[in-house]
Amino acid sequence: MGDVTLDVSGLVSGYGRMPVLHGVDMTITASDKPGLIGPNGHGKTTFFRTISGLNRAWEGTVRFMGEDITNRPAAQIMRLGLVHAPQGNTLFREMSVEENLLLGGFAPRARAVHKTTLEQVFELFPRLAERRRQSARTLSGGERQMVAISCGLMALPKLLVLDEPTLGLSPKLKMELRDAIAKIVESGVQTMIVEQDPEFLSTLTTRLFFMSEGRIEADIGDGQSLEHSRIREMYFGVA
Ligand SMILES: Nc1ncnc2c1ncn2[C@@H]1O[C@H](COP(=O)(O)OP(=O)(O)OP(=O)(O)O)[C@@H](O)[C@H]1O
Repeated sequence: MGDVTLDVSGLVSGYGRMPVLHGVDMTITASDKPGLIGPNGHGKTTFFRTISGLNRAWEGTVRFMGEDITNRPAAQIMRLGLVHAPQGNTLFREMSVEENLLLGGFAPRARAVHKTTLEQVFELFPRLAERRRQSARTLSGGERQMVAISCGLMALPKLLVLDEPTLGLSPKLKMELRDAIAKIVESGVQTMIVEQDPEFLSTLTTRLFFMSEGRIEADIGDGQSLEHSRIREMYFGVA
């Protein structure tokens, strides 16, 4: 087991008085390529919002790179390198692609090298280079998603969280994004991908966490598969 990137223990959180996470435990080491799957509405987004400081943890601890970050301010957690990429529909619509990207790399550590990072992002997504002066409002859904992922990269993540990056995209665009995400993973940026489609995740991850009803129900390591009957039953409705 290598260095621990993320260590979450007994995490409880929710909205109002209603708990959504019922004690999430998750440990990720530097050599893992992690993914998270699970049915709609079972707490995946709430989990990432809570570890990123956007929702309050009611109980439990979150350690990132050895540091206790439980309930720290979101901006501080992002500066430490735990970066939750935004969704494509939350970009600044009237700003250009480049302006949105520069906002992603606003923190001092990232700002110091933002020109280089910007060029790397444009290499990864040549389409964005062509549209760098175009306003986000005029982009297609897939292009917006590319900008959103790139905003995360601009922050120089040590762990990049991509929450359903291909939601609503056509199969062709989904493949295109998968190839780009594969390049990000290969470049050594540890990336946690949340997706509904286990097949999409299979080529990008070596470790899959299965979330159900606010808990991690299964942790499937390299070489194991989704043949686990309980998961098949929960996810696909067949045993
Ligand atoms: N802002 C909110 N206020 C109240 N309840 C919320 C809020 N956001 C999410 N919830 C509820 O919390 C539960 C978990 O939602 P969450 O978005 O974390 O699930 P998810 O697994 O990410 O789902 P999906 O795959 O559909 O995005 C759901 O029942 C949802 O209705």
